[in-house]
Amino acid sequence: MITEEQVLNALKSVNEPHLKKNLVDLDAIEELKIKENMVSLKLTIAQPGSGEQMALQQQVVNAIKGAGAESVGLRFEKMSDEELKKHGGQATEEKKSLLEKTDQTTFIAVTSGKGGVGKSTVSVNLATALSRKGKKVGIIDADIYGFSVPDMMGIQESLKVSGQRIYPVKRFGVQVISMGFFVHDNSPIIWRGPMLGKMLNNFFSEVEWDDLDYLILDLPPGTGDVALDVHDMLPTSKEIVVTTPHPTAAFVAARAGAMAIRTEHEILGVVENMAYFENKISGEKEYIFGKGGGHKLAQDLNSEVLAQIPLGQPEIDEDNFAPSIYDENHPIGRIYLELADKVIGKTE
Ligand SMILES: Nc1ncnc2c1ncn2[C@@H]1O[C@H](COP(=O)(O)OP(=O)(O)OP(=O)(O)O)[C@@H](O)[C@H]1O
Repeated sequence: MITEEQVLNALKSVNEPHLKKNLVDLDAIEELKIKENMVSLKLTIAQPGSGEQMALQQQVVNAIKGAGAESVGLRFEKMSDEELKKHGGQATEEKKSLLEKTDQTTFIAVTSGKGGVGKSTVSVNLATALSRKGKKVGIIDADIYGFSVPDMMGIQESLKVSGQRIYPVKRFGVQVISMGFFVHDNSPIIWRGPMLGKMLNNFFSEVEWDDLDYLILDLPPGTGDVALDVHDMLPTSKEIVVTTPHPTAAFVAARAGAMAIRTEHEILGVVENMAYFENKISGEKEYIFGKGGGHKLAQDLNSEVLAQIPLGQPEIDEDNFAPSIYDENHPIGRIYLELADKVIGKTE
């Protein structure tokens, strides 16, 4: 049967990955039990739960089995800050979740009553416009049923993962996290309620955001699970409701807005998208999708229309391809800059 001495000898050959000293010299063995050639161990290490732990786990098991044990059970605990310092490590500061930094970051949820009204287009262009105004901006594409932000912004790469941390992709100065980064080959996903909230929560706590003045949330349309989760999670979030100018669309959007009011979220205002088409020759506005929806919605929500965005496509820039981002000199790009100004004015 394997002896305690043999186990300790084996552990002398394994270095704690963070502190680069062997486990015995570190006093990392909190508990050691041997029963019928089965070893169970409790170790204190610098960063339990990290990729480092996974690597260490394997080394410890190999070393002890190499010394003759049949099986090895392991538990890990975090080393105290005093112990860490004693061995030349640095006390690890608990990273604050973004949710605890509401004093620094304004959360803006972009919602709509139904799909296809341009909610994602408004989200990405507002984020880009705020960044063009010198603000530090992030966007979370939480529209799990139709994540489109990476494509819209012309993002080719995926995010970087290091250990447990996730780093957003930067595009037009905007830090981007999308559900799309976590789904491969575009396979449809069925997300269940709690799973959605968990995923979103991870975006707030596990993602290594740079400082943020604004975090834009592109929510799924309607008043579903995710919208509800966000309302609960972000009590201080502000909202922009997107609608088309058709009065019926505005009526549906009012429901999304009504939830904001019920949960005491401040509504910054309404964006009326596809508001009109400007005839290039006559310069006249043609109200293809109806008229008045934005104002009706704003009235219902006791709010205001922040912008009316006409129909129009961005110009395609082959060198900097982003199919849905309007250039800052494009007439619609300028409207988004005005929208950004209004948002800044209302939130600072
Ligand atoms: N002002 C506009 N002029 C022309 N096309 C627009 C405008 N706004 C949005 N679109 C187009 O309308 C389509 C729907 O837009 P978008 O995906 O932003 O809507 P959405 O409300 O986010 O939809 P979903 O919730 O279904 O993802 C896209 O093809 C987009 O390029």
